Amino acid sequence: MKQLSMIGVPMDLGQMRRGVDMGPSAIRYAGVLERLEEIGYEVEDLGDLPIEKNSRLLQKQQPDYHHYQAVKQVNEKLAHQVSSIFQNKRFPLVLGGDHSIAIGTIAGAASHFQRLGVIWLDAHGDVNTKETSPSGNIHGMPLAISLGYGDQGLTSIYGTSAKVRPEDVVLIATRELDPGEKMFLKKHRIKVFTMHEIDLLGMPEVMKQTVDYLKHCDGVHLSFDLDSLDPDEAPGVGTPVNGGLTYRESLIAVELLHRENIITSAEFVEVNPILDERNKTAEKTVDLISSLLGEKLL
Ligand SMILES: NC(=[NH2+])NCCC[C@H](N)C(=O)O
Ligand SMILES: [Mn+2]
Ligand SMILES: [Mn+2]
Repeated sequence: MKQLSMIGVPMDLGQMRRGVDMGPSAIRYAGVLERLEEIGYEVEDLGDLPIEKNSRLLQKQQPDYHHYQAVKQVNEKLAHQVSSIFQNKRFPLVLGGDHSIAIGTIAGAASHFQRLGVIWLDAHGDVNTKETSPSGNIHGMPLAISLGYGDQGLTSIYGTSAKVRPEDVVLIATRELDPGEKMFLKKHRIKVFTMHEIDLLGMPEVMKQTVDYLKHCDGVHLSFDLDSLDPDEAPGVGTPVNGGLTYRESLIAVELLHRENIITSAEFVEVNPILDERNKTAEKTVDLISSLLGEKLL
């Protein structure tokens, strides 16, 4: 039987809009456990990581890195958890929370592979550093941090060196980048399939090229930001950007990843139930998780 461990990270401190801390609850409520068991997984739900919810602490901010200490501590814990899930030979599924949790997930996963590839499905690049970030929100920085760029306290979580190499990263569904992020992606020659390429090539071709591009990696982490979908389809996200993926494009993307059997860990982030309509974003998240892990109609 296929074995999977699921962990929730109910944290919204990587950005300034409250609400994504309720993401793990909304995804559980939408039936993720039952759906995975139906596909034949033995699912261990590790519950949620403890997160500081003290409102005084929430008011204290560091202008460059909002809620720096809290974000750092949560990611340190998460990296350990993800690593021990791998040690137990189980598939780690992480439910966010804001996208800053990718720092911990990727750090934990990277320690189990020679070359960890990362597929970053997101409207955004999340490759800001303190110098380029317009907001000081750490959820706009996790990919840069995993590549070894940014605050040393964050880049050195669970291992001092860079966790992934620029040539092992693929961004998909990108459509909003800050000026410094454009420079970063060009400088490091990172593979990006913007919405333009998706319109031009179609999602199946984009996924085919992605899988081919990462074929030298011995593990691949999928970091799925729900704002990659169009806000009409997934309104419950903190930073919506028009012109995104249709539900069907997002489904074929994960279905093809399942067929290629390359994903070794996954996280689904940025679901904000406060902004959602009747939990439809969390319900689509569960559809995406199930399809990634092998759910079939027939
Ligand atoms: N994970 C996300 N939704 N990131 C949005 C980042 C937005 C913007 N680029 C920033 O740095 O603040
Ligand atoms: Mn993101
Ligand atoms: Mn995003």
